[in-house]
Amino acid sequence: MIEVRSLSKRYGSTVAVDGLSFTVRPGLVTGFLGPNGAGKSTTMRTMLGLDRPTAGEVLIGGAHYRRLPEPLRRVGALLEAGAVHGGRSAYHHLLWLARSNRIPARRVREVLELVGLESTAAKRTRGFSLGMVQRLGIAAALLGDPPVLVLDEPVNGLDPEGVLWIRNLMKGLAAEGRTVFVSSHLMSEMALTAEHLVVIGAGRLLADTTVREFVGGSASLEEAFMRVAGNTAEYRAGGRR
Ligand SMILES: Nc1ncnc2c1ncn2[C@@H]1O[C@H](COP(=O)(O)OP(=O)(O)OP(=O)(O)O)[C@@H](O)[C@H]1O
Repeated sequence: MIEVRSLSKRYGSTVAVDGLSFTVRPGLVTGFLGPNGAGKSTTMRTMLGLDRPTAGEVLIGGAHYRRLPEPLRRVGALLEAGAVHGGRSAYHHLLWLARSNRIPARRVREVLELVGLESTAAKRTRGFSLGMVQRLGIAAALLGDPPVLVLDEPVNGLDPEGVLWIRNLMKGLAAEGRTVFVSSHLMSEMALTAEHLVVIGAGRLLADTTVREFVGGSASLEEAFMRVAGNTAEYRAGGRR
């Protein structure tokens, strides 16, 4: 479970996140939806202790990320594709992460197989395609077999096969009872992947509901989003920022 409580984050005069509160529950994929610049990445970075909130807090399984012992066993994250030491092999990158969290080396082989990188495990990651880098990022997120997953735009740059793979993987992880929180600015993608939606615009909560309810009488998720965003003065103000 992830609890976001009255979270705000400012960068100078920019209000990236503005009094956001919501809870992400286990057992289903929760989509985090909003246009570019809505504050999704900032919220996710704050969840993982990479950004300090201006106000409010985020709790993961009841604790602040920074206080979690062996955090890879508590929460797996995919934030920035490409944040890998290019000179290392996929295997050594994961082994290095595993050692830092007392995760046994055999788990490295398991996650490499899980993401379909077993045959390229010995190659340096410098030559990896974006799809392979994303798969490696997912492998790192799954390394500690964590009950909570935070994935920022995991389908970005993937080919259709990769998109389908991630979609099914996320659904499978949620079906195992994990908390899966995944951001996207692609509404069509969220409609296919998520059961629940947290929708933000200009750092503020626009909706926290099931996909079914959110779409409601609208023809599509896009239309539903425009309906909610268009009715929200804060969103319009944010759009001009
Ligand atoms: N380190 C930073 N310094 C200054 N401003 C920032 C910083 N990080 C984010 N912002 C600003 O905060 C706002 C929210 O950005 P954020 O990246 O969280 O949005 P997002 O919803 O993830 O967008 P995208 O889909 O483009 O990644 C934007 O106006 C952005 O320019």
